[in-house]
Amino acid sequence: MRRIHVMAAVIRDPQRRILIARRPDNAHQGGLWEFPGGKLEADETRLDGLRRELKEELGITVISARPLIDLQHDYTDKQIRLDVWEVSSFSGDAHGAEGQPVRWVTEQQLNDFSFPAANQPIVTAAQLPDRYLVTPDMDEPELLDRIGRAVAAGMRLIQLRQTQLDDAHYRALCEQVMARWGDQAIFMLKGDQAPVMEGAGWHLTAAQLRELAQQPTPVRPLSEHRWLAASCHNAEELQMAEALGVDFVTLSPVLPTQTHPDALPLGWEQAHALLTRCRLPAYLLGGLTLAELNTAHHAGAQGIAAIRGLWPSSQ
Ligand SMILES: Nc1nc2c([nH]c(=O)n2[C@@H]2O[C@H](COP(=O)(O)OP(=O)(O)OP(=O)(O)O)[C@@H](O)[C@H]2O)c(=O)[nH]1
Ligand SMILES: [Mg+2]
Repeated sequence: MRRIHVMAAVIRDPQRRILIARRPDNAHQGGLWEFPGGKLEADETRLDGLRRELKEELGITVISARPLIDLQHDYTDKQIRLDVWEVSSFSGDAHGAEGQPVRWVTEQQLNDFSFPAANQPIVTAAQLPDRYLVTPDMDEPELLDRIGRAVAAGMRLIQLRQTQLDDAHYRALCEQVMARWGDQAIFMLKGDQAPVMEGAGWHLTAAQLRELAQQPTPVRPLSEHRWLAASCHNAEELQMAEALGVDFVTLSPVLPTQTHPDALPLGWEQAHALLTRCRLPAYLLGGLTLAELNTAHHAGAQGIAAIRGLWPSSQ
């Protein structure tokens, strides 16, 4: 089967809207919407290929770009590697330079368009931030104060971890947090009660993931309208998360971490190798701080997740 390497872009304007284009009716996956881009040529770097395609298709010059998500997809007639970069700055007036219709849409509106089958993880990646904050165990007043400050500082994805609370207290905390900040950030809850707490996402432990994925007929345990994530540590768990229809994963531990001092770290090389074979947006976790965000993007990750390394620096 033919294998092709495609460079594509999630291009944002200053309001964070995203540019999508409609593929010509007679093209492969014709009539569907796409993220602009095309085939990488021999002897071209990834960034050069992206720049050339966006110049040809939209008439723009890329000023800054970084890897967003890199995935493989097998269509019946060809195997493609979709190597998608986020373009946060460009010059020129973006238009359909090959006559194709183009639209600027919000992250939310991406759900209303039909894309090729390979694109679902790209849509998810475009809708998620590159930082995933995990709360440490601490007293409630201090925790609430910290969450308020993190949300005010722009944190948009937060996992309420709180291993020290019993079910009733955890539930009360989640309800309070959702009532105060549920419209400003995505909150990912843990535990068996998470599915019944409307409006929030559910972050599965690796043990929960295994149990659900090993059912005779695995089904996604949450509606499509709520975020579902899973903690993964190896290729098998990443594979299970994909099969179960999880939206995104954490992969850990990348570096030695205080939370799990006995776990053997994956290291950057192995984390990169695992992500190469994973289609889902993945946050690298374990001993990481914002200083490693760029390295994480180039290792194929959505970004980083952290308990200690992501709180606003004033704290
Ligand atoms: N650009 C782009 N291609 C996608 C997306 N999703 C997806 O499955 N593809 C597939 O990846 C391949 C991209 O090739 P393309 O047709 O854009 O290539 P190109 O711009 O170099 O065009 P050309 O071959 O007509 O010169 C197609 O098979 C297309 O169906 C997407 O979001 N953007
Ligand atoms: Mg193209």
